[in-house]
Amino acid sequence: MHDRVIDATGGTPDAPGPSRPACGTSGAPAEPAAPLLRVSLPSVEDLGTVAEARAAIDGLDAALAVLLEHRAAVAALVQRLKPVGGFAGRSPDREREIVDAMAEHAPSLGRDRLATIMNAVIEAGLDAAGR
Ligand SMILES: O=C(O)C(=O)C[C@]1(C(=O)O)C=C[C@@H](O)C=C1
Repeated sequence: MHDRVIDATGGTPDAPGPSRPACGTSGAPAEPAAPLLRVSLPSVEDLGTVAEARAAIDGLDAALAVLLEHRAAVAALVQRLKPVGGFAGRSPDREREIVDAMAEHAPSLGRDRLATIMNAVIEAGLDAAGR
């Protein structure tokens, strides 16, 4: 279970990844270019009761909801920018790349379960973008 600072873009807090460019003046703490989502990742070993575990799930789900909402907005933008957007412009190759990259962060879920989850996420985003 994760219990440290993780930069899922591939960088570290000291060496930001490509989608989190450093900014600010040298010597001062770097200001992020965009808002950051902070989420507590409690260790499973530290959760002893159903109430504690459910509180942890509630925190994780709140973060997931924020991420899903933001992802849907960015995916909607892609639909407007692509020559053919929406369900008609679906790209199985791109979707495979997404799942492959995510599978590295979720070894216990595994690629097939992630593919099912991401298919639902992508379809929900396309559906919302079409309204
Ligand atoms: O990357 C794209 O081309 C998109 O349209 C975005 C997106 C996604 O939600 O990630 C949606 C549909 C495509 O099948 C692939 C990916």
